[in-house]
Amino acid sequence: MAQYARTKGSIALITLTNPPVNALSAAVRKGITEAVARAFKDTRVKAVVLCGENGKFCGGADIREFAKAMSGPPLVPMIHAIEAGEKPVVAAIEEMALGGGLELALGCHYRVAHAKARLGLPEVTLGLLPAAGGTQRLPRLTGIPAALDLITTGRHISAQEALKLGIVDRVTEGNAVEAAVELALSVVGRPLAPRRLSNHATPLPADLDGVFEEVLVQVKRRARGAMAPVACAKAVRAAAELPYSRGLECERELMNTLFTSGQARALQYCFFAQRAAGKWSLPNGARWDNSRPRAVHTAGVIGLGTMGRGIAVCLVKAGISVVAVETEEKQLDSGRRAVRGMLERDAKRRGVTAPLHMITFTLSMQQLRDVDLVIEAVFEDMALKKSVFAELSRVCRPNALLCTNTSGLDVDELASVTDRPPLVVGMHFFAPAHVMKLLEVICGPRSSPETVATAMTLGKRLGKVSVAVGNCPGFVGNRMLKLYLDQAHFLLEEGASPEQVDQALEEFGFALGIFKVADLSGLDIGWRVRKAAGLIGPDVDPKFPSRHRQGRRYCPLPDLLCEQGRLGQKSGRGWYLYDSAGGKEARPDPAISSFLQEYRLRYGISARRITEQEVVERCVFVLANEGFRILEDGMAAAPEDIDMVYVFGYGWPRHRGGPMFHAAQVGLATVLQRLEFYHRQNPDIPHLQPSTLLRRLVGARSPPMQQWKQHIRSINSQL
Ligand SMILES: CC/C=C\CC(=O)SCCNC(=O)CCNC(=O)[C@H](O)C(C)(C)COP(=O)(O)OP(=O)(O)OC[C@H]1O[C@@H](n2cnc3c(N)ncnc32)[C@H](O)[C@@H]1OP(=O)(O)O
Repeated sequence: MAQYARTKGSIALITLTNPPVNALSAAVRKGITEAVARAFKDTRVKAVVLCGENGKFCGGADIREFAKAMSGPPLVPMIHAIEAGEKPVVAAIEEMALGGGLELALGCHYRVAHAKARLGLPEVTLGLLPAAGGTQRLPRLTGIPAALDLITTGRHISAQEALKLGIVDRVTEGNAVEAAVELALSVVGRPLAPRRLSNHATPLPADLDGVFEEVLVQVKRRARGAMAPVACAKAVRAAAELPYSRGLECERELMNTLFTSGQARALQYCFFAQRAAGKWSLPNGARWDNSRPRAVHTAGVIGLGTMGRGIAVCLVKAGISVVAVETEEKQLDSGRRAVRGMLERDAKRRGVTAPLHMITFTLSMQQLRDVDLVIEAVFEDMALKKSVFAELSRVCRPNALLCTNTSGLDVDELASVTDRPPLVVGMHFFAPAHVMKLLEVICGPRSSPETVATAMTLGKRLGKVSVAVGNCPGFVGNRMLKLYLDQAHFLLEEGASPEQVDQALEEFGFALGIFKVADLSGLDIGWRVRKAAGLIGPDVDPKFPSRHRQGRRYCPLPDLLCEQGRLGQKSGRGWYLYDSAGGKEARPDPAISSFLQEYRLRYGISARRITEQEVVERCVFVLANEGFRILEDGMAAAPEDIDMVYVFGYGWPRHRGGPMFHAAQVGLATVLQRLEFYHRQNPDIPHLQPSTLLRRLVGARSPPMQQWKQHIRSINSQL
């Protein structure tokens, strides 16, 4: 809807009304169309101001309507009518002008923004392009390079940046609607033709081809296989080469292809899944909207290794005072230097002063006595963590929350050594913790609603996507990762090379192949975990380690690599070769190729040709299969939560939605059939055996994801 009012005698004020973000639903488009026609007809009206209710201009097209048949007036002619009108129209941009909202503003003759407003064309993040003239008007206003940047990345910009780029005419610290009304009064009678962006010629850079080539390289690197950024670049190219009306046709054709694509569906699914993940609930009835989080002003971080450093930086950047604790002077010193360096670099990038005063470094746990919450990030060892938690019980005030950054240990076992099990919760960050967006919040069976609410809210404050998960070994992400890695290792035994597996996964869209990721994380991490799990021990023959352990197939290849000192990037050699220890550029290593050949020879394995399809299916379907088991076990509340863990924590390609969404898109019956096929070939890999839930869903004719929960017969759900 849109409200119509007349102000200052001659200004029509049209207010978009569709909470929470005044999205351009069919009703809003109808309201604007009618209100603008009324204003143009009313002889008392000399100019028009467009604004949004509740201090928000417009969040763009109504994404919920994309899945339905189109109804109501389309955006393009509506915006054209505004631009072609004979009365000046001014957009008053408060809080946001995004997507169709910014396109609407670009169709207005003038734009005023509040200093805190954010502007952008984020359609690309939904698998689309700005198809209400945005790809044609913006380049005419800002020139090609800036338009390409905004449209292909979808990034939001500040009002100040918008002013510099010429996207807005004025920025005000005061009331933007009042400023827009003043501007409207002042421009009455001025010629409108120069203000119509569709009339402008597009300013062209000297090296047009070079600019586009560079952008295409960038977009392909950022999101391999994603269609929308490439289509965005093509549409902007049309603005450079074609008259406006033909450019608009090109924009429409490109949009038609994107609109019905699986990638657009996946990206829009991610948009809603990300928001749904924040709406957690527990079996005891506690929910995101009935549980109050505690205020967190001060926090302790124990352990200044890679994880602790990143966590401390996140907390300080969110305005939380931190007490960072280490056990020895040397570690404390190097931790202090690293944390300060990260804060200083970040502050320099943002042109502000580094908030170094907000963090203190100490060797004494006693300094934690007054903090609101502690995040333990010590070595992944249960006995060590238990001793830390027992000590925290003694030192911290009785109502302080105790959180662990364990990546897979039993949170309840840790809670049991404290005097406050309801105040204990897992907060599993991902490395590097100040960069990665995912936070798994592990709800122990005794974690109180207030504790879960505090951890979830704190995650959001740190800029993370917080996903509530149950307390089982590896939680959601690492429980699935283990099986994915196992498949990759088995493929090496059977004849693949690390680079072949990685290439297939990267072609699928993963940011990095699994072996590159393993090298980056350090191969010794998994080695230690396997030792702790009793998979490696004195009974294993060092010369001829068994390929069968704990009742199932086991691949000793990564252990053998670790024994050779090949620990990944940090040692300059892992599955790949690096220039030096800590080097980043992964090169295939002929030594690995010979090592694999010798290994196969020793075990009598005849290498076979492995297709890209097999690599992707085995790695990706095993992830989904374990996801179904996680749902059955009640360790994740919904398939959307599992998908968000993979998208934000494990480099899963967002344009494929997540492993569960992907399985649904491929077809559950196909996934079942392919898993059965691979399991027949590998009966000693139990995780290739299709899960009960997958079978049940296929038996129920593959219902939509929203109905999967109805087919789960979990008696012990933790979520
Ligand atoms: C011809 C095609 C022309 C145009 C195409 C487009 O315009 S596509 C849409 C482009 N716009 C966007 O991509 C903006 C999407 N929204 C956001 O980025 C954020 O929601 C926003 C606006 C920055 C606000 O962020 P905030 O953190 O304050 O709130 P939150 O994200 O939790 O959203 C609140 C609720 O609003 C719903 N919502 C947001 N935007 C839209 C939208 N465009 N359409 C429909 N619904 C939207 C969001 O889902 C939340 O709903 P809830 O039920 O509360 O979870």
